[in-house]
Amino acid sequence: MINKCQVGVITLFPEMFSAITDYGVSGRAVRDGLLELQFWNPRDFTEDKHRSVDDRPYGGGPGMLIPAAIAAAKQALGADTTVVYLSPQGQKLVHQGVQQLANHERLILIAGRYEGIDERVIKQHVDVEVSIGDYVLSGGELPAMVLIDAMARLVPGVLGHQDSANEDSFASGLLDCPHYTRPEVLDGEQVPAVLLSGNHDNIRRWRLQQSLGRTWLRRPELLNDLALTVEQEALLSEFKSQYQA
Ligand SMILES: CN1CCN(C(=O)c2nonc2N)CC1
Repeated sequence: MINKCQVGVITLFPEMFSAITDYGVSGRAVRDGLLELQFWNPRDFTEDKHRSVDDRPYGGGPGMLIPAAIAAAKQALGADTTVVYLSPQGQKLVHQGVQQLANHERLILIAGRYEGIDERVIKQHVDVEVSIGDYVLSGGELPAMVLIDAMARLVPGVLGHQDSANEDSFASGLLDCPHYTRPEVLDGEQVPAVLLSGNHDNIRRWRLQQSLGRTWLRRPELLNDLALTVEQEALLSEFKSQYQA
């Protein structure tokens, strides 16, 4: 388990990352020194007076700016730093993949724009290609922020106790249980009585059964990869017997 998340990002738009450095859990992780971001802008490696980055990528054009930025990032983070390229062609990002990447003390993320980066750069410099989903975005910055946010939450001390408890359902491969806040009755619907009982083991079992039931109903394929405990099997079986579509 790492004790901090150190990430170098290669991006034309470092300002976008204020969305995770200036707000919420990830912003607090930055302030607490548990998440450290550094940025390298390919535009800083251009040699023409127009600092062009979207010309045809041959003859030393933009296609070769990425390797220069990677080299600079590795000089700062270490030659052995893992290089991740965000792209729809990558392996689909799920919780286990976040955990694996979070176990690297240091990462360099390439947030591409336009048509992406030269295939030879991928072959020679990229260790792993990662996709956040089967759709095409305008750039790699949002996928990079998704990955950074998910990794940061796994660093000890980033989440408060309650949030980390909530993470358990995802860590076990299940969907999260329903959550309720005040008021006790909303539009005529009551908060489930067990949540008001103060019986912590009953509340734990109810939340686990709801996670199991929701996973069965909404994402049954996730259950195929899980070895359920005796308790989980019993709770899911009971949920199924009581379920009315
Ligand atoms: C060049 N650029 C194209 C758009 N892009 C993505 O759509 C994407 N990245 O990671 N998962 C995704 N989906 C990032 C890279």
